[in-house]
Formats: sequence, structure tokens, C-alpha cells
Amino acid sequence: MSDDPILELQGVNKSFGPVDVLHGVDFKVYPGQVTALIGDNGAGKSTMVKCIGGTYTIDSGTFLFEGRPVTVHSPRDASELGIEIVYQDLALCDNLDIVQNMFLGRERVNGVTLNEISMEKAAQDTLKSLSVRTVKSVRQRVSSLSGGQRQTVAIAKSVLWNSKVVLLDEPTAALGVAQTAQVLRLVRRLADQGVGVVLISHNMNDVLEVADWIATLYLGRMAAIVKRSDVTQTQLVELITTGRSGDIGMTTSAATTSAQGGTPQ
Ligand SMILES: Nc1ncnc2c1ncn2[C@@H]1O[C@H](COP(=O)(O)OP(=O)(O)OP(=O)(O)O)[C@@H](O)[C@H]1O
Repeated sequence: MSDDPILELQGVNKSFGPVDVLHGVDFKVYPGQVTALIGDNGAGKSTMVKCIGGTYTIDSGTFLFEGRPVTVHSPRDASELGIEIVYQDLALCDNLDIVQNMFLGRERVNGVTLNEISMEKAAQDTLKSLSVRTVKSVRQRVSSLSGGQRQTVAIAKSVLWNSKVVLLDEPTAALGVAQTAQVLRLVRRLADQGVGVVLISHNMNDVLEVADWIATLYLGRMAAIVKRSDVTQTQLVELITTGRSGDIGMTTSAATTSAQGGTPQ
């Protein structure tokens, strides 16, 4: 497993007119690990995710991908690097089946139109590689799937396209207990395949269960990035609500950088 981050933000700032939203944000995503991104409403999580996904362009700071500075000006730039965002409202088409959804807009690869049989097999193989057993047939229409199954299809789609970093926006927000457990297992398997996973979540139980690293945004600043094993739920709640927690609270870039000096054991 690599000790080098696959994606890194250094001192990133983003404003909307007079509204400063992100201030000097540092962030790292490691391949094969889950980094949770948490913070109160309005802390700047969505803005940060949209900067990573190319919906917004950063005003200043450095965006590194696989160690090289990159400019991400559009979702296309991000997806060409291998960055995929699975939004909460899942961009799936209800009237299409699982295969059609997984290949939507990408039916041609390197100028070659894929045939139905190869698309069906690729969809099946991807679900199998993630040990997904809850989906009976890849020819099932998405409208007939449960919330958990829909999340599964959206996450599997990112694997099918060899994404290197996948950001999941509140993937369990609308799910019950059993489906949440299923999706969290899938999140772990995604990381086990070497993907750098970012989990945006308000749910502390989910975060504590699945994350390797936890990054807390507070009023647009990175309050702390800590190893899951080094933090308690109480400390996380303090970080979210005050930006500090005893000796965990770190508001400087230097502190954040040293906190992420290595991968968790
Ligand atoms: N396009 C915009 N123009 C002006 N202000 C914006 C814009 N987008 C976000 N903001 C402001 O930036 C701040 C951070 O918003 P953002 O949606 O990134 O927070 P969040 O952490 O994702 O919140 P939530 O958990 O509620 O989704 C908020 O104060 C918001 O009002």
C-alpha cells in the first residue's frame, strides 16, 4: 500500500464573490484507504467536493494528483484523471436497467461501440468483484431497486470506469440499518481494490465504522485530519462544533501536514 497520497490539496482557497468559503484548506486522499470528510452544515464540504470534481475551480492553492500539480476546470478534467463523485441524488435513470445505467454515455470505448453482451458481462463482473449479491439481475430496471441497491449500482459504476478516487456524498443518508451496513461494506471493498475513497457524511457511526482517516472542516478551514484509531466520538463532535478538541484541534497547515505524515497501521 502506498504511503503517498493520490490526491492532495495544499492551501486551497475558494470564494463566491465576497463570500470566502474555503480558507487555506489542506487535504490528502490515500489509495486503498477511506477518508471521511465531516463538518457542520455550511462548513464547506460540498464546495470542497465540487472543487475536487471540477464543478468549481479553486481560486488559489495547489491541487496535486499522483504527486503532480493539475488544473481541474471541469467535471471532464476530473473524470479524465480518474476522479468520480457519487452524488446523493444519484444520477441514475429510472427507466433504464442496471447495465444501461452503468454504461450510460460511455457505450463507445476508444472509438469502438460495445455490444450488449460485453456490457452485460462487464457489469456482472464488476458487481461480482465487489461481492454484490443483493442485485438479482443486471437487466433489472433501476426504478425497481431499493435505495441501497441504487447506491450499489452508482458505486459499482465508478469501479467499472477504473476510477482512482471516488467521493461518496452521504451514501447512507436515505437508508435503513441493513442497507447502510451493506453500503458501508461496499465502501470498504472499494478501498480494498486500491481506490482512494472520500466519504462525506454527517453520520458519526458510519464514519467511525469505515474511515481510516477523518478530516474535519470548520467554517471553511481544515480543523484537523486524524487517524480513526486516534479519536473518539466525543472528540469528533467537539471538532465539528468548535473546530478544536483538546490537543487534537489543529488549525494550521503545518499541524495538519504532520498529522498526515503516514498511513494508519
Ligand atoms: N454558489 C455559492 N455562492 C455563495 N455562497 C455559497 C455558494 N455555495 C456555497 N456557499 C456558502 O458556502 C458555505 C459552505 O457551503 P457548503 O454547501 O459547501 O457547506 P456544506 O459543509 O456542504 O454544508 P451542508 O452539510 O449543509 O451541505 C455556506 O455558507 C454557503 O452558504
